[in-house]
Amino acid sequence: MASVSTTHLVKMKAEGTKIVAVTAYDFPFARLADEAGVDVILVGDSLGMVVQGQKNTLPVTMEEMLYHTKMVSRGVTRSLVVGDMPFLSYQADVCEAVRNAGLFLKEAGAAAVKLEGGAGVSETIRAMVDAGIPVQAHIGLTPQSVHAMGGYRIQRDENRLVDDAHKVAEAGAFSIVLEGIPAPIARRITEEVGIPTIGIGAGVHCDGQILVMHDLLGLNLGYMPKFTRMFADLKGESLKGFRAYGDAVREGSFPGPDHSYQ
Ligand SMILES: Nc1nc(=O)c2c([nH]1)NC[C@@H]1CN(c3ccc(C(=O)N[C@@H](CCC(=O)O)C(=O)O)cc3)CN21
Ligand SMILES: CC(C)C(=O)C(=O)O
Ligand SMILES: [Mg+2]
Repeated sequence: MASVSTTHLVKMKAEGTKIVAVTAYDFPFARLADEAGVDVILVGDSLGMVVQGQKNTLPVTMEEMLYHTKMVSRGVTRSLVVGDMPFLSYQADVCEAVRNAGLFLKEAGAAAVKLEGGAGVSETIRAMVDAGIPVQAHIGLTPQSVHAMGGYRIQRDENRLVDDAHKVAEAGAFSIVLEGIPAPIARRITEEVGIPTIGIGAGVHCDGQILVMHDLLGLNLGYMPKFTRMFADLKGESLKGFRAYGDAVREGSFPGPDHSYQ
């Protein structure tokens, strides 16, 4: 299978082929997602919550994002790798934003970056695109604005959401993540904009879907948003494995002769 490009995703929208996206944060899981035929692997700043155990995504740094993106890139042969720009790496000024975005491509092997925001970041998106950096936008429930939103709230201002979608598309984004918005609004945006929409908590009419890996594999030990679904139980499997290993050590059945040197 040929590797996935940003233009390939636009073609998938035109053909009505659903785009499958997932987050991953390290080499083994990136390799498995790639092997399973996932189209887009996002190295999400959600790693702050599901990998680092922090209470939100705000503390995640550029250095950490580049480290995880490098690990993911090494595991991928086909999927499009997108680096998620962390809080404060693109908000303060456009020049710094372009420089930080470029590092994902220059140092970490990503093919594109994602950033949160609509009309307010359209100038930043334009500058990145002008620099040759493909940008995925992210509107609706934007977790880096958790304090401004007063929590992780579903976003329902249709006029604002539709305007944000058009503004980021006009600025040159190759795709938009729609997070935590009513399905009818996501459907309208998907029909109105020329670029593919990737939904999470945005209904079935988006051009594709994304989920946080730890949620879909059953590795999320904290709060599960209503919009996620567990497709496997790696928490249960992991507990089984750790307990079986512990039992074997305690009863002396591991290591056996096959795992020992005479
Ligand atoms: N494990 C995980 N999964 C995610 O999808 C995810 C993260 N972490 N971390 C970053 C953000 C935060 N996300 C969240 C977290 C909580 C809700 C939540 O509590 N939503 C309420 C909706 C409340 C309303 O109706 O406004 C819900 O009931 O689902 C939503 C998205 C999505 N992202
Ligand atoms: C859930 C996706 C869209 C994300 O931004 C992340 O994982 O950080
Ligand atoms: Mg994110």
